[in-house]
Amino acid sequence: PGPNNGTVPTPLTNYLDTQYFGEISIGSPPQMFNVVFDTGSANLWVPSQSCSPFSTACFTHNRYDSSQSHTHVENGTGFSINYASGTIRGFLSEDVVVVGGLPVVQVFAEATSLSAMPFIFAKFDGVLGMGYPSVAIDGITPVFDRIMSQHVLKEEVFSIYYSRDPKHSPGGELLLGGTDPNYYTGNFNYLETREMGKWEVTIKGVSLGAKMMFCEEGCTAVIDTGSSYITGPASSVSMLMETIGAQLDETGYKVNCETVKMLPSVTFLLGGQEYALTHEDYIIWQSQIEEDVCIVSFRDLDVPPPTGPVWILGANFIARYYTEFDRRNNRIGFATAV
Ligand SMILES: CCc1nc(N)nc(N)c1-c1ccc2c(c1)N(CCCOC)[C@H](c1ccccc1)CC2
Repeated sequence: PGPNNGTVPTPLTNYLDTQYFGEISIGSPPQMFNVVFDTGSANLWVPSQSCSPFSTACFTHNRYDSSQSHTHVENGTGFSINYASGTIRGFLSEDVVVVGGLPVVQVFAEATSLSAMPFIFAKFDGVLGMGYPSVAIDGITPVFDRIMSQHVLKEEVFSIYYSRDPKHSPGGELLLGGTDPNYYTGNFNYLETREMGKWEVTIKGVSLGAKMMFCEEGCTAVIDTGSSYITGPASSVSMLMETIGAQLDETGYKVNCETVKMLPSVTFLLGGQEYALTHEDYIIWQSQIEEDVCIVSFRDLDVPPPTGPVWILGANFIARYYTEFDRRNNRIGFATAV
C-alpha cells in the first residue's frame, strides 16, 4: 500500500448541491478534466478535441487532445451512452488516466457530440463511471476494476461524501480503498446489492411522516452518485408531491417557502433501517431578488423495464447518508454524514 495506507482520496467540488465532481488527468503530459464519479454508469468519457465546433456543450468544456499525448493508443471503436438526462456519442481511445495520483492504462471514450440539453448546464467536463463491469458499454473494463487489479487498495471498496453546503470545503470526497471517519458519525448499516453487478438495493417502504405510502411489497432503488435528485415512478412521486402541496412547473416541483418548516420527513426503509430525509435534506431553498424559491429535490422518472420501475437515490440522499460501495462483498453501507 502506498503513502495513504492503501486509501486514495480525491476532493470533490460541490456546485449548488446539485453537481459534484473531482479532477483526474488523462495523457502524458497530463491533461486535466473535471468528472462526476458516477455509480449509475461504468464508462469513462471526456469531450474530444475533435468534437464538432457547433457542439456548444463541447467547446465550453476541457477537451482531450490525443495528438498532445505520447502515451495515447489509437482505438476508434464507436461509442454512445444514454443517461436519464442526456446522450453522448464518440469513439474509443486508450491512454494513462490518473485518479487521486493512481495511474491506470484505461480505454475511455472521446465524446464528439454531447446533447446540448442538459450538458450545457454541466459544470464538469466528463463522467467516470464507478458501476460494475456488467453495465459497461462495449465491455470496457472500468477504472475502479483496473485499480483493484493493481492490489494497492487496503479494501476493495470506495466511499462518497457529498457536502450539503456549497461554501463547505471540500465540497465532497471520493475515497478509494476505505471510508473516511472525518465525514460520518455512528456505525454503518449494510445492504446486499439486489442484483449482482448493479449498485441497487431493495426498498421495503417509502413513508411520508408516519404514513406508509409505497413499496411495502418491496421495490428497487439505484444508489446513484451521478444523479442530483431522488427520482421515482411518476405515479408515486406525483402522489408524494401532491400530499406535501408541491406544484409541478417546467423546472420541477416547487413549494411555498412559508410551508417548508412544517413539511414531513420522507423515509426510505432499507434493510430494516429507516433513512429519513427532512425538509432540510429535500428542499433546495434558492433566495432570489423578488421572492425565495423552494425547489423539491424529487423528480418523476419512469425508467422502462427491464431496468425500471425503479427509484433513484441521488446526491441529496448521499449528502445525508455517507455511502460505502463494497465490491468485495457486493454490498452498500450507509452512515450518517457529518
Ligand atoms: C454524471 C452523469 C450522469 N449519470 C447518471 N447516472 N445519471 C445522470 N442523470 C447523469 C447526468 C447526465 C447529464 C447531466 C447531469 C447528470 N447533471 C447532474 C450532475 C450530478 O452530479 C452529482 C447535470 C444536470 C444539470 C441540470 C439538469 C439535469 C442534470 C448536468 C447534465
